[in-house]
Amino acid sequence: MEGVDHLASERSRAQFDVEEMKVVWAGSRHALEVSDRISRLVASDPAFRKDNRTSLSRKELFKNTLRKTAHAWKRITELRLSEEEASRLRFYVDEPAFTDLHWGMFIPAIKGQGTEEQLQKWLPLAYKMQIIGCYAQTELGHGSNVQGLETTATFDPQTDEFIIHSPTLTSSKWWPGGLGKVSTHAVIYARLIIDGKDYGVNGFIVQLRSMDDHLPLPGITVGDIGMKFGSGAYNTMDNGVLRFDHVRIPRDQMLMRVSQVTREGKFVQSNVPRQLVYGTMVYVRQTIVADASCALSRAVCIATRYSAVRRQFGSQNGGVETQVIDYKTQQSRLFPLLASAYAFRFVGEWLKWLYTDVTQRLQANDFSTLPEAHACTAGLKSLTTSATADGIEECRKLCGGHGYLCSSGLPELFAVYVPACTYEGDNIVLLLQVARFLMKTVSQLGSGKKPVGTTAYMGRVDQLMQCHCAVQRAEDWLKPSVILEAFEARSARMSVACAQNLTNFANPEEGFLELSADLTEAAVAHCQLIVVSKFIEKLKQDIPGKGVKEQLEILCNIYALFLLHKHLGDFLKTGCISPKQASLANDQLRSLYSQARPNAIALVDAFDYTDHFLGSVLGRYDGNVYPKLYEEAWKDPLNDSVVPDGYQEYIRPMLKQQLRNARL
Ligand SMILES: CC/C=C\C/C=C\C/C=C\C/C=C\CCCCC(=O)SCCNC(=O)CCNC(=O)[C@H](O)C(C)(C)COP(=O)(O)OP(=O)(O)OC[C@H]1O[C@@H](n2cnc3c(N)ncnc32)[C@H](O)[C@@H]1OP(=O)(O)O
Ligand SMILES: Cc1cc2nc3c(=O)[nH]c(=O)nc-3n(C[C@H](O)[C@H](O)[C@H](O)COP(=O)(O)OP(=O)(O)OC[C@H]3O[C@@H](n4cnc5c(N)ncnc54)[C@H](O)[C@@H]3O)c2cc1C
Repeated sequence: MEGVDHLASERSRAQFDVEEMKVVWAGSRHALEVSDRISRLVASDPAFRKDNRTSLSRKELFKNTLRKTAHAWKRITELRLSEEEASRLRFYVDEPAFTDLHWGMFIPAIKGQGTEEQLQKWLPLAYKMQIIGCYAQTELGHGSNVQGLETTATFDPQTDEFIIHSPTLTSSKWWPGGLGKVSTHAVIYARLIIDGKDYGVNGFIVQLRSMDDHLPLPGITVGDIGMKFGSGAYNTMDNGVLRFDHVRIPRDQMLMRVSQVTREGKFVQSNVPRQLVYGTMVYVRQTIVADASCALSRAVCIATRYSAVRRQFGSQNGGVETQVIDYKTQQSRLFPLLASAYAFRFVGEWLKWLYTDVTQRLQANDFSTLPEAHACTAGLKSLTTSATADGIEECRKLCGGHGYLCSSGLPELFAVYVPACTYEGDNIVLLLQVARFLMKTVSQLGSGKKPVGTTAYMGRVDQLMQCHCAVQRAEDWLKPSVILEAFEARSARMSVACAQNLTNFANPEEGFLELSADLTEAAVAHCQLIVVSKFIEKLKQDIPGKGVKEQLEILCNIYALFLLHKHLGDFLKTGCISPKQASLANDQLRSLYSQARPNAIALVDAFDYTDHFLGSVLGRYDGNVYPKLYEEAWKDPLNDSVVPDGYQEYIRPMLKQQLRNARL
């Protein structure tokens, strides 16, 4: 029934002010106003339709993306949208495109690694999209091992130029988004060679295509690397391959904030740490954490609404069947994901603050917090993207068979999202970076150097190695101090155990390789502690609105106790809690699911997603699922004709053959 809200009774059960929760989710009243206005603007513009994406060929899909990005840019300029509004518009258009890399990596790379003069020259062009750029770091042979990149940038003092060259097949740039067909320019990463000496990997701005006819400039070979996972999905993006044959660029196109090459060919290292060459990755990893909460909340919104609509079993005497959301198994799979979406939102907010803080410190030549910023962005990127990718797939299963239909929105969401576990740093490689940071922290404990920030708890290592969890009744698990102590003790004990095991190896690097699986588990424990503690910190703030804080407390406890349940082996093995306390935590978790149940629909309404953005028949706001599923099926191109194309060639002869055989 059109116009009827099938989820109205669910909404009327909510025990909190949804409008105020929307403000909490958006981050501020202003952010909510902008998001709400821009999402509706996109939803109401037919040029941003996306319901036919999965049935287009690659070429059609790509051209469609070009059309949408051009239309988006037209609207941004016509309406004179601010940077914030423009970025919301691109987000709600919801189609991976070269613009993600132009705004998300090319511009930040120049901003972070360019000198003042370079910013003044390149940024105005990039902001007006008079040039389009990408971030070309990864090569065919090396992605994770950035120090292993092979592209060379050799200084020629005769002409005051760098010669950019791809000496081997494996040195071909491979993967950069926006490179294949669109970018006119790239920030490329190459080994700096001066007078035969290798000064390591640095960034350079290189023009790739003519500004007149878009043809590759002399010495440049460039193209798309081919179809990727899933129909539609990330195939809107032109991930590319790029080779250089002795391409010359002026010396002032090396990004020179971190290191400089003088006219005489002298290499000068600034007083900033060399790791700032990796700065763009820190920035993007931080944005990816915030993005994880968006992708997960979207899947959770679909699965929650559909779970309230879907009924199976349980009817007596012809009465209505049970809503699947009322099954405890459904709740125990769905509600931790709902809680995770909120948890990732808040840790993403905090990470943004941390990134802003470290950036300000760097400007004042204070580099002390850079290692922590690197460890936090790397670790949280890994934790949140892995959980989100798994969570989207779980949401698909929570929707039963219909979740497998493209019209559920979930297959495409998964296909677009899953590379987040790999790009911007493979998740295991990033956890190993966190583990190194933790081992360094533990090794310095006796030196009098006090750990700060997210490792401050390690300063209480003696107490954490011995403490006993105080839980006696299930409700004791609702105390934030109890939860924090259990997570801190688990993390500290796992890190200390790894550090002790490492001392059994004569060569620490060999030990690190041998113990790397344990080390990644210690890193996960540390990162989960950060997420739990930032959720708890958020709840110390003044949060207005009837019942809003209470709901967030329920979600925070679900998130923490779900993790405790999932990683029970860690908690028991390290002796942080007893089996009896584990069982009480489980009892409490069940009770929390019951408390979340009446609020579930309102908690996903608080994400404020339009039906256009969700792109899901199952997740429709009005819950009118079945008629729309039925309607959608008939729109499939296969249903354009009643008898399929191919009947005469293949089906008919087969049937006739069977008939002949039967007669013989
Ligand atoms: C559709 C998407 C939608 C939304 C996303 C939202 C927004 C994002 C916008 C656009 C994104 C869109 C699409 C995705 C695009 C993806 C783009 C890419 O993938 S770009 C390529 C990324 N590549 C990587 O991430 C490579 C991974 N490898 C590395 O980072 C490093 O090499 C390493 C593995 C971390 C380190 O290698 P190594 O062991 O060799 O160590 P080093 O000797 O290099 O390091 C020594 C020293 O430095 C510290 N360190 C390392 N990295 C950093 C850093 N980034 N910052 C600060 N410090 C760093 C390291 O800890 C060591 O410290 P020490 O122990 O000496 O104190
Ligand atoms: C969709 C997509 C978009 C991308 N966009 C860009 C872009 O715009 N620009 C760009 O420059 N790059 C881009 N990339 C490349 C991306 O950053 C790399 O693929 C990523 O960093 C992983 O590196 P790799 O491919 O070399 O993986 P590998 O390092 O080869 O990983 C293969 C396996 O080896 C394991 N492994 C590797 N090293 C270690 C180790 N030290 N210890 C234990 N295990 C290890 C990994 O865990 C993984 O299981 C993109 C990739 C994808 C998929």
